[in-house]
Formats: sequence, C-alpha cells, structure tokens
Amino acid sequence: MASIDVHKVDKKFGKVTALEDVSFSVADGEFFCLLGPSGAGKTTTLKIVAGLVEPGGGTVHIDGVDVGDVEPTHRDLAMCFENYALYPQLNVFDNLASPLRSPLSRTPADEIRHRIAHTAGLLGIDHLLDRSVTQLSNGQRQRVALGRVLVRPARAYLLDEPLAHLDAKLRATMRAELKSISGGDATTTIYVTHDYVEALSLADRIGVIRDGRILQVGTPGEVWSAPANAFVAQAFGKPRINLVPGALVASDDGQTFASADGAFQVPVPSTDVGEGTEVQIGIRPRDLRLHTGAGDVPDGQVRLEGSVYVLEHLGRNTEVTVAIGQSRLSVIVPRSEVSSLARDDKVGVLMNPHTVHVFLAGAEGKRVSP
Ligand SMILES: Nc1ncnc2c1ncn2[C@@H]1O[C@H](COP(=O)(O)OP(=O)(O)OP(=O)(O)O)[C@@H](O)[C@H]1O
Repeated sequence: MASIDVHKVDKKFGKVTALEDVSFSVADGEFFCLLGPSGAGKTTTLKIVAGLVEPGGGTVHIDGVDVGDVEPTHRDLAMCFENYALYPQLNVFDNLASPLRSPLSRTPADEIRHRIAHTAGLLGIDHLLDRSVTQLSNGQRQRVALGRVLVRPARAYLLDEPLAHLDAKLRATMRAELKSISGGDATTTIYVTHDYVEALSLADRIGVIRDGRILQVGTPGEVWSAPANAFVAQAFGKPRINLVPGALVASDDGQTFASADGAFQVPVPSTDVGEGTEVQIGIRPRDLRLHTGAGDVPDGQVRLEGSVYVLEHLGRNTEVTVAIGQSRLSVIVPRSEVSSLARDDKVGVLMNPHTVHVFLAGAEGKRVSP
C-alpha cells in the first residue's frame, strides 16, 4: 500500500493543454475518485501516475519517493484502462493468472488458484474461468480485465472507468463489490469516472476535474453540500441543481438575493461579498417543495409564485419544472402529489433559505456562501 502525491502537474499535447497545475494527494489505503466530463484530463492524470505519460512539469511521489525516473513496471501499481487488453488465445483463468506468473511476481501455483478463486467470486466470473475470452460479452470481458488488476497485490490500483461497459444492474452490483473491496484492508485506489453516482458511492474523497484543472477535492459530503463553484454543484445530482442569476440587494436582516428578471427575492445565507455583487443561487431540486394549496407557509420557508411548465414522471417521483419569471426551477415530488396538476397551473414553490448555495456570476462562479 502507498500514498500518492501529484504536485503541480502540467501536460500539453502539441497545442492542447491536457493538464494545468494538477495537485492532489491520496492517502495510504484511500479510495480516491477523479470525476470529470469527457476530455477533462482524467486518463492523462492516471497515465502520468502510472508512468506511461511523462508530465510537462510537476512531480509524482509514491510513498514519499519522487518516481519521475522510475519505469512503469517498477512503480508496482496495478492498472486497468478503459480499452482493456486481454490475451485472446488464453482462457479466463490464464488471463487472470498472467499478472501473477510474471517474472516480477512469481506467485506459487496454490496461491494463484486461491487468489483467482477469490477475485473471480467477487466479480461474479467464477463460472467463466474455463471459457476463452473471445467468447465473452463486453461486460464479462471488462470484469476479467478488472479481475486482472485486483488479483495481484500492488501498492495501488489505478482504475479507468472500469464499470463503463456494464449494464445498469451489473454496475450497481459491481459498485457494491468494489466498495467491499475498498473497505477493510484497503489498497490505495485512484478511480476515474464521469459518473457522479459512482463517485459519491465509492469514494473516500473525490477530485473534480474539468478542462485539465482540479476544481475541488473533498469527501462526498463536502462536494455535495459545499460545492466550491457552480460547475462542481452541477456535476452532482440529477436533475441538476437549479441555478438562477441575479444580485445581492440590501435588506434589513442578513442578505437577500434578487433574481435578474426581478421576479423574486429570497433571503440567503450571509456571504463574504457585498450588496450589488452579481451572483447566482443554486438550489437542488430535492430541496424544493411544491405548495399547491392555500395553507400557511411553514416556518422558515419562503413561497415563490410560479406556474407548471413541464411535468416529467420518473418512476415513483415526478420532476415538475416550474416557471417563475424567466427562471425554470426543477422540483422533485412524489408522483402521488401531482396527479391533478397540469401545464400552466399556478403553484407555489417552497424554498428553505438555509439550503440555498450562493456563487459568483459566470460558468465557474466561485462559492461565496458558507
Ligand atoms: N496522445 C494524445 N495526443 C493529443 N491529445 C491528447 C492525447 N491524449 C489526450 N489528449 C487530449 O488531452 C485532453 C485530456 O484527455 P484525457 O483522455 O485525459 O481526458 P479524459 O478526462 O480521460 O476523457 P474521457 O473521459 O473522454 O476518456 C483532451 O483534450 C484530449 O483530446
């Protein structure tokens, strides 16, 4: 097991800046997810840690040792990249055994059998051990590739979207398996994904990356409840967090947000910027409630007046998009509560000011609320 420190790493491919000033540390035994959209620089980061791509600048330390001059095979890291390479002439057992039979590993045959049985059991491929890998589905092949990584003791695992080709049900099962692998006597893992659910459910900490820059590193709780900027806020949650542009205006107690279209004002948690600052507020769809009747507004809540714009049923819940002035706010409500609603019906939306996030204006607006 090992700690991994990536410090001020840059990488350019010709004119394309793939990574810029990337720094993060992964503690011994930690499960660290690198989350970002396509082209963000996730794979490049992983390859630099593995030693397969040379950084333009910056350093990688493994267990405190600068590995700049250490060959990939001597870094003792087990990697699984998205385009998994298996030996087509070998069956599943021999593919899984190959990392253990390498000259660097030299594992006794008994232990090889034991390790393969254990790993294949975890990944649900124990019934496929005699099968040629050419006779496997993509999902099965991907599990064999992941098995080849997990079967070998290594200082750290580097996993690049290892569940990408699995169907939803298998992904969920495998996520649970990986979680159990990552618990207990854990091996340091860097796990690349563009799936925020995967990151939230697996990671001890998440590094959110975009356009080659790390935007925030934090626990799942931190990135969810205190996103460092509007992009990070949008990276988590479906439907996405509602963002409404506007400005901070004067009010008697605390700070108040006024939407840019003048349609509504709400008190917000006090920020570290002053009145007149252009900001955007973020409110998660699950933090809003519909208030259809004429009943009292519950204590501590604010009611905004709007009308139903779109209703979309998502299983037991319904996403109601409510038009308030120029804004369109998504609200998630139990389906049973909206059976009588139709487009253009007048509705109230209840907002708890404590759940509102305040960011500066702009695509990457920095968080200014506590
Ligand atoms: N060998 C290469 N030559 C030129 N450009 C490259 C090379 N590898 C990566 N890039 C560019 O660097 C940027 C980061 O790529 P990278 O593969 O690290 O992103 P990613 O976050 O892993 O994306 P994905 O989720 O799509 O795999 C992209 O703009 C990509 O086009």
